[in-house]
Amino acid sequence: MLFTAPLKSNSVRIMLLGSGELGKEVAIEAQRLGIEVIAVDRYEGAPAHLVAHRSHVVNMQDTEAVLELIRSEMPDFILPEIEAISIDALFKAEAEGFHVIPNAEAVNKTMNRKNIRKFAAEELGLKTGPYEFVKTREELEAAAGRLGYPCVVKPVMSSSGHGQSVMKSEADLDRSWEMAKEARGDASELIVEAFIAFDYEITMLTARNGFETVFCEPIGHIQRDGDYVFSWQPMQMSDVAKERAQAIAKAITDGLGGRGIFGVELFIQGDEVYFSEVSPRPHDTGMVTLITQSQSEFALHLRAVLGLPLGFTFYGGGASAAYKATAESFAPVVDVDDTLFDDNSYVRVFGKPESHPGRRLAVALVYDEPEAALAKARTIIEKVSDH
Ligand SMILES: Nc1ncnc2c1ncn2[C@@H]1O[C@H](COP(=O)(O)OP(=O)(O)OP(=O)(O)O)[C@@H](O)[C@H]1O
Ligand SMILES: NCC(=O)N[C@@H]1O[C@H](COP(=O)([O-])[O-])[C@@H](O)[C@H]1O
Ligand SMILES: [Mg+2]
Repeated sequence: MLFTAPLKSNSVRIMLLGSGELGKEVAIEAQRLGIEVIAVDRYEGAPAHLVAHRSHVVNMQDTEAVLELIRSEMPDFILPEIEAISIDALFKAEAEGFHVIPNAEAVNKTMNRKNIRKFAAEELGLKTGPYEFVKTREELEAAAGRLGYPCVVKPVMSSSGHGQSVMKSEADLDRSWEMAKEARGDASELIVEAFIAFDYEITMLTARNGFETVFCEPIGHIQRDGDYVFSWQPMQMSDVAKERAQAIAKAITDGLGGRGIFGVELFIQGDEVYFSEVSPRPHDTGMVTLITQSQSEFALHLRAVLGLPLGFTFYGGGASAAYKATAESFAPVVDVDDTLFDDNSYVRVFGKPESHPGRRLAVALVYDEPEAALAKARTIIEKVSDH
C-alpha cells in the first residue's frame, strides 16, 4: 500500500510490537493522523499502552501467541519496536500477507549482531572494525588474543548495552564471559570486536518510503556502559566524513530495504567512518529530534511506513539527556522541579510502571546550540529525581 492518493487515516491500523518510550512517541504521531494503534508488550502499562486504542500483554518470544494476536487484530502494518520478538512469528505473518516494517528479513538481520555484521562487512563491503564470533570461554580467550586488548564483548542478541563489556586484559575474561551469559536476549554466541578508539560516534537517522531516502542531521552521542545518556544534533563533522556516513547509511538501508526510519550507528575517526550497527526503527539517541525537527524521527517513521513524503525542517541545534531511575519501585514517581520549565526545554516522562536503578524513565530535551543545549540538558537531569 503506497499512498499516492489521499491517506484514509481512519482505515489504517498499526500494531506496535514493543511499547516502550520510542513506541509511545510513534503511537502519539499515529493518533495525530487518526490511525488506529494497537500496542503490544511483555508487561502491562508499558508507555505506548497508555496512548493506544487497544493494548495487549504477550510473551513476545512466543511465536504462536504473537501470531494469534496479529491474526486477531489484522493490522495493516506491524512495527517492531524492540529486538527480542519471535522472528518466526514475523516471517509467518509476512508469508500470510501482513506488512512487517521494514520487512521480516531486515528485522531478522538487525536483531542479531552476527547477521547484520556479516551482511554489512562481508556482503556489502562496508568498513567495520575487526570482529570474531565465539561460543565458548576458550574461543573467547583465543579471539581476544588475536584481536588484541582492549576489545568489546557482546551477546549476539542484546540492546541498550545489556551483557556488554570492555576487556582491557586477560584478567577481564571471566567477568566479561559471565556478564554476557547472564544478559537477557540470546547469548548462545558472542561477538568480540576490536575496540575502536573513535573521535566521536553518531547516529545517522535515515528514512525511506519506497521512492525517496532522507537523512537527518547527524546526531552525536555519549554512551555509558553501552547505553545512551546524552545526544545532540547536529554533530559537527568534516564534509568528507559526513558524505561517507551518508553513503554507508544509504548502502545499509537500501540493502535492508522496506519502508521506515533506521538509526545507523557509526564510529568516526578523523575522516574514517566505521559501521557499527543499525536499528530498523526509531533510535533512542534520536529523541533529540522531538525538539530539533518539524517532523521528529517518530513522525518520519510513520510517514515512511505510510509511503508519505518525507520532507521536514531542521529547526537548529538541540540536545537530549536520559534520566535513569535511582530507585526500585512498583509505582515510580518522577519529580521534575518547576524551575526546569522554560522556553526552550522540557522533560518527557515515559510513565513506566516499574523502575529499577538504571532503567530509563524520562528524557530532557533542550533547543539551543548543541554545546549549550547539552550543558543544560545535563543540569536538568541532575535536578530530576525519582522514588
Ligand atoms: N567496537 C567498539 N569499540 C568502541 N566502542 C564500542 C564498540 N562497540 C560498542 N562500543 C560502544 O558501546 C556502545 C553500545 O554498543 P552497541 O550499539 O553495539 O550496543 P547495543 O546494546 O546494541 O546498544 P543499543 O541497543 O542502545 O544501540 C556504542 O555506541 C559505543 O559507544
Ligand atoms: N536502545 C534501545 C531502546 O532504547 N529501546 C527503547 O527502550 C524500551 C525498553 O525499555 P525498558 O528496558 O526500560 O523496558 C523499548 O521498548 C524501546 O522503546
Ligand atoms: Mg547501539
